[in-house]
Amino acid sequence: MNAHADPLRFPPGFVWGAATAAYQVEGSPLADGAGPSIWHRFSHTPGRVRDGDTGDVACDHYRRYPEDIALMRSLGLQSYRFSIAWSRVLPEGRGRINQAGLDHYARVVDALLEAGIAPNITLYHWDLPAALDDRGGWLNPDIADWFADYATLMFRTLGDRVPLWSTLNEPWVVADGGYMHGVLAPGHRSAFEAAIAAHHLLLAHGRGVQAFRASGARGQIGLVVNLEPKYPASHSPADLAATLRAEAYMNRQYLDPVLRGTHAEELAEVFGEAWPAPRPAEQMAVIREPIDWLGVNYYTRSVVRADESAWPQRASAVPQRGALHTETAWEVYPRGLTDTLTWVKNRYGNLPIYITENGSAFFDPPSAEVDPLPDPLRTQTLHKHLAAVHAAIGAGVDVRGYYAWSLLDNLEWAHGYSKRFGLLHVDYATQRRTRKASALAYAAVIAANAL
Ligand SMILES: CO[C@H](O)c1c[n+]2c([nH]1)[C@H](O)[C@@H](O)[C@H](O)[C@H]2CO
Repeated sequence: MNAHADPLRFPPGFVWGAATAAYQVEGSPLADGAGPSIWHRFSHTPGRVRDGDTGDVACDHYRRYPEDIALMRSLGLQSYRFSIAWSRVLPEGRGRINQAGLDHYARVVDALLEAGIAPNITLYHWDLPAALDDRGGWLNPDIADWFADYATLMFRTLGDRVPLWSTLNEPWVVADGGYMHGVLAPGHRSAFEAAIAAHHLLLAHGRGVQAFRASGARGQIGLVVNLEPKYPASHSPADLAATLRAEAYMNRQYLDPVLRGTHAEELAEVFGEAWPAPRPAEQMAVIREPIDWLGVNYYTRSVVRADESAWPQRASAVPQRGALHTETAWEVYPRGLTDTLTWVKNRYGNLPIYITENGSAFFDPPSAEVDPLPDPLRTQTLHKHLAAVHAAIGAGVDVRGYYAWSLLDNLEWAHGYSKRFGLLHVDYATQRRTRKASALAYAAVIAANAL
């Protein structure tokens, strides 16, 4: 940043990390007794993932994690957020335990601790065991029990030495992408199913928190949500109402039940006849089981106008021409991160927050000819978002840490390997890792705990 300005100092003990997810980086999806996940099935279904890409190899992180942990250490990372592939440890999702899967993650955790890097485990990052999907998956009310049993197994295995856990990564994306619009696994398109899946995701989250408390595991448990601030395109009543519907649908649909015990009132209008009758009070109480921290994934904002053709929230984003956009067509809008964090504090109270994902995809070449690989736009975008976090902290928001998305270039779901978010470049032909300039910029911030 500007060498002449006073540095933006972060609080002592602020946690600096990077994040990944199992199916996006591990590869070896069926190794050592693992069962298939819905993403193994989805990516092997023609037409579902760009270029027919799959997670069969990905970044080979299942085998190369020691090398990647050494790279994390070289950057000075203090924490690593990663997810457990549920079907590695329970190949059918329930019942039979695959000890080789548990042993793998125990080795990863112990290698991180040996390197002085705190594990931050996500129990569910979208890769549901396919065998559970065969039983209805997130549409089956039994999934809350299945998830609680899986969570209990992980807490019993690693709960003595993992300081941070989260139940779910982005339940909104699971329901909206997997059940409303069908662009993510398992690829369904139904507002009725999306509403059912949303409720069962919330129930599973609450049961997972209860399992954590009952297990006696140390550390803290949270929920990770994606938040995208909505700004009205105009002050017309139609645009203001559309903005509230869009905000309720994405930003309040999960946080209101978990943190306030209520559902956003606009959801009945958004889902229409698909919105179920009020849920039983005892289920709402499970959902509201108190959490220790909230994970916020932030990438962009949207400027919203009324649009009767846009299903289901009857609102659409107004393109922000002239603004910098990433390869995923997301406007770079750092102010939205500050606004989102202060919105959470003002609406839900000042619970501890970790930025569990923030990053940007800009073009990088398939192979890196230089080290570090220049990536000025990603570096600039990183700095601006860290300044936005600093501003939120200055406004009194209890932000405890930041995880860059992502440690590695990886499988960007239905985009395949076409979008690169990594601080570390991955040459998929050779699996060579190369530091990008943004990785060194991030390392400098970590070393100084300042920007
Ligand atoms: C709609 O943006 C979401 O906040 C979001 C963005 N991202 C995510 N959620 C997921 O948690 C990651 O697995 C993605 O790789 C990452 C980059 O696309």
